[in-house]
Amino acid sequence: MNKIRITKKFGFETGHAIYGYDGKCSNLHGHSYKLYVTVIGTPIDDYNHVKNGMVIDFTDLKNIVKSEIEDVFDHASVFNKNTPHIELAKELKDRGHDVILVDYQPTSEMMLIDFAEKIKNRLPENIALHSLKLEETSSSFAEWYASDQ
Ligand SMILES: Nc1nc2c(c(=O)[nH]1)N=C([C@H](O)[C@H](O)COP(=O)(O)OP(=O)(O)OP(=O)(O)O)CN2
Repeated sequence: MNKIRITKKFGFETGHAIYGYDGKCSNLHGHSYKLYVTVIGTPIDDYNHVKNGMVIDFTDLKNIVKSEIEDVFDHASVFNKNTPHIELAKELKDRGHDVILVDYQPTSEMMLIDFAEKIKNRLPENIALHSLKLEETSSSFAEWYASDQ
């Protein structure tokens, strides 16, 4: 069994504010997030299969991550609904802005935990989520590894 890792890179522009944080990131601001999604599996070995030689079609992986994360988070702002930021979020939403309410602090770490669950739920049975990397700025990133959990 030859296990192979497949990675696809995604990007989305998202606003967030870290409520209660003791620095500039408590302000509403945005990032050009880069998300690297790595799955692992065995390439299909069947000449009659249209996906022969693939662990997962890059296009299928793209469609999963786009619909679960990229399309949802792109040009939206994320707020922790358990903080007074819920008022700000409500105001923005009422004025037609795209707002995502989450029940965690929207740090890179917590967003990755959320993304890992969303992606795992959509992967075919024979393919596992291996790791995620989320770049918040050109010098800051967080990683999630299945082997660490
Ligand atoms: N562990 C974490 N620390 C911080 C997070 C985070 O998600 N996890 N987030 C922030 C802010 O959102 C901030 O935008 C990013 O911080 P930082 O890398 O310090 O950003 P800078 O642009 O100031 O970094 P440079 O060193 O100038 O590139 C804060 N901390």
